[in-house]
Amino acid sequence: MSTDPPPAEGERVLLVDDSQAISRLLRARCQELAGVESEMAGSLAETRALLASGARRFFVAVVDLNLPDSREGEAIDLVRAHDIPVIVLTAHYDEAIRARMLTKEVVDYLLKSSLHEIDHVATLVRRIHRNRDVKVLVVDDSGSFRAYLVRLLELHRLQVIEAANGREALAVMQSDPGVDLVITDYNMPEMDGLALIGALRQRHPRSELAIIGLSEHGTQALSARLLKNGANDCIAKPFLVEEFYCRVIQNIEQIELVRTIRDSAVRDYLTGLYNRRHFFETGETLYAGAKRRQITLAAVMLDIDHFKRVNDTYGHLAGDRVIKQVASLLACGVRQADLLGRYGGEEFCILLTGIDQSSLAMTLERLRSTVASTPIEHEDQSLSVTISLGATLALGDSLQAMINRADACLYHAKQGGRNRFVIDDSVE
Ligand SMILES: Nc1nc2c(ncn2[C@@H]2O[C@H](COP(=O)(O)OP(=O)(O)OP(=O)(O)O)[C@@H](O)[C@H]2O)c(=O)[nH]1
Repeated sequence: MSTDPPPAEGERVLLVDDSQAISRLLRARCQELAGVESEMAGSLAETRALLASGARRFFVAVVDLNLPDSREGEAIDLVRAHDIPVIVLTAHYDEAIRARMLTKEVVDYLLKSSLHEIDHVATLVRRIHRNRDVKVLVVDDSGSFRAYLVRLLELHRLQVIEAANGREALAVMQSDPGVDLVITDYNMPEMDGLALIGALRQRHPRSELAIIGLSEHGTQALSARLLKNGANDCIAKPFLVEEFYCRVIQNIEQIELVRTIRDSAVRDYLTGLYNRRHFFETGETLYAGAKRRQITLAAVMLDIDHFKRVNDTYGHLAGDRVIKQVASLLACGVRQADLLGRYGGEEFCILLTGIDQSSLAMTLERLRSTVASTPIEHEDQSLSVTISLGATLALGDSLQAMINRADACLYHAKQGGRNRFVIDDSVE
């Protein structure tokens, strides 16, 4: 949940505003902050034509409340009728506008008074974009209230799962480890909210799973108990929709922030692959398991050929682009259970588990040919690079010794002419 997922094919932001200046600014900020493309419409008529054409799919729309041909928010209704979440921009705010916006079930309504607000809108667009990877479990024995919460959350494009009481919720959490946020009522049969939160906290710390407890107005003592029992936050019912969304977003972002910090300690900033330290930490566990259970483990070292020339010819930015692209080709080319890391510079290391000599050779050949045959686009140029690989299946005395052996094979592959692999049996 910590990094922006790539947009699904064709998924864009729909910007509806008669001010081209505002739409352009928003388009630029949505691209910068959320990495998403936008499509602009200057009127209700243009919006209708764009939606009718079906040429684009939109995951969110930012709609100006007042357009020359849409004085009563008709553009909002049109976009909502296409089941697209809407963020409304308004030039001014009053209670009547707020009430109207709530009935239209919009994501939020924001004043377009300053540049700061434009950034606020783009941040909200990024939130909605990321929400499709965020899973929320709603726990309440009242079917109608649960349905209401689910509707609110789905309006923000969150994935929602339901449970009718604490016991059901625990079963869901066991079968689905991907839940990021639990919203639970207190008063429920079988297992109440307090007991549920206590049970969840035995397995999921506050920094990894956010829990919002629901209490009733006038029951401050209960709110305190929910928090003391492990809830990250509490909302008293009945609540304002705006408060609900603010708290949900804040809690999700808190969890994401912790994940980002954790990730940055174990991942390489350029490629997103594991860094060398984490590779060795996790690698030692794989190595010990292989030694103990006598299962095979292959260590692979690989290096981009003549990489210095790429930097010298096309510049360091192009070099970085090449490293990133090779990293993502490698990530796609190994299995989930394998361990891939950036060793340093243009060198990568892989530990492959449960593999024999012939499948190791096939894997190395596949990685080599994939990199060699995939062009890398950089500023109107198409570059191509090759890699050399060295590998060993000999467990030896330590992981470091295995890596050294693989590195010696890599050296032989380079000596042999590059764009090839060497497995240590062939050099001994
Ligand atoms: N752009 C970029 N360059 C890097 C990075 N890390 C290391 N390099 C460069 O990678 C180059 C590695 O060059 P060498 O070790 O001489 O190897 P090579 O040119 O790939 O030649 P062979 O390995 O013998 O095929 C050096 O020029 C480093 O400055 C990085 O993160 N980004």
